Amino acid sequence: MLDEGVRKPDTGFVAGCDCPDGCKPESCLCNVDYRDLPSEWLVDRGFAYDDNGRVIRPNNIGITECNMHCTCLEDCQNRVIQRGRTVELQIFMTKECGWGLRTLEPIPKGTYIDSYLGLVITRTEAERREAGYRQSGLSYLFDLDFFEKHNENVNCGMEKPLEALEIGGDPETPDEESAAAQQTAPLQKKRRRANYFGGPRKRRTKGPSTAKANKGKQIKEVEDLSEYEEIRDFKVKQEEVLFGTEEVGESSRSARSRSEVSAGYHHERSTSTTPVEYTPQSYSLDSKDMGNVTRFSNHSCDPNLDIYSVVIGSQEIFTLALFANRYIEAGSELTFSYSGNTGLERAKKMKRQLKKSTKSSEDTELFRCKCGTRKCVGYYWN
Ligand SMILES: C[S@@+](CC[C@H](N)C(=O)[O-])C[C@H]1O[C@@H](n2cnc3c(N)ncnc32)[C@H](O)[C@@H]1O
Repeated sequence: MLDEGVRKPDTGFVAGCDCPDGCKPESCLCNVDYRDLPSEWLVDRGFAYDDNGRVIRPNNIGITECNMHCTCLEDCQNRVIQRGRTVELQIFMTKECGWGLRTLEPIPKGTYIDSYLGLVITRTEAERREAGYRQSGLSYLFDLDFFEKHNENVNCGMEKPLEALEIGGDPETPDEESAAAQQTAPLQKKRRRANYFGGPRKRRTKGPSTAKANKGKQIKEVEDLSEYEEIRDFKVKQEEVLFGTEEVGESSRSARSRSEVSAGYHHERSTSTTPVEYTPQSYSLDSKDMGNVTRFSNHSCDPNLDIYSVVIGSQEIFTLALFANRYIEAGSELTFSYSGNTGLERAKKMKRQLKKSTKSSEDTELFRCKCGTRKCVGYYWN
């Protein structure tokens, strides 16, 4: 029996295309919302994925994949995340952030990694659970239905490979301001938000010689899989359960307010005939007890993954799909921004305000970040 506060599964509005000779982006109904976007938002009007199944669309625009209601076949260019994960991943212990997730193989830019799964609960239930999670210092809550204005989207630039968190090196203070702020900041729990669709993120640099030495260490750690096997088995068992559970794995679109501009769901703003009534209820994902490997993915101010909202069939439900936003070397930790696309900018702003006021970061939703990248702003915004 489902707990109080857990979102009940719904069938949602389902739609498919009827392309006679294979799907083409200019005519495929599944691409129609994207195709109808204002031209200034688009580079071109093609599918979200290239011929190799890599995402080429920015993550502030949602994706609708062809699905079981379409006439096209499974090899359609517009079907990627429904084919599942192809990258070999590993859960490992980081130096600063508890368990983390890393790749055992190099990942080309645009590759689908996996989807963020969890139990869909109401925001009220999330607040209730959060109080308990604060005690442990670990939170697996992920707020959905959180909106950003398009013009606030910030691309933080993620050209450089992220350094694996387990690599040593002297922490470098990003700047005076964040150092001072960090001293006063309590180690708290944060909640990710699905304003998704972009995002950035730590501090600590090391000289090239240290980096080289650590690279060897990192590769050795990747080769030494035995100590992680128990956890990897655990992960596999979890996924088996989750994929058979309707309430798990996807998030509700139905709660999105129509008065706000979603950062990820432009198709909702189109002339779509979707007969969906949106309610003001907001939802969160909790992956503490139900989830997959992505629940071990830590926050970074310079993340190598971006989250996209992907619809497959039901217009009521979207999946939070993680894609590589750059080439990722084998052994690298896989991270995303818990703060969404605008989090870095908002965290900076909040830091400035904190400096001027008597408020402490405890009064805000800022959490001390230990991501260790050169771009770390010291906090992440929740
Ligand atoms: C979804 S869990 C990620 C997996 C987690 N590290 C674990 O051991 O299970 C989120 C928690 O990881 C930790 N965490 C993730 N990213 C962090 C960061 N950049 N800085 C500090 N703590 C972080 C926080 O304790 C946070 O509540």
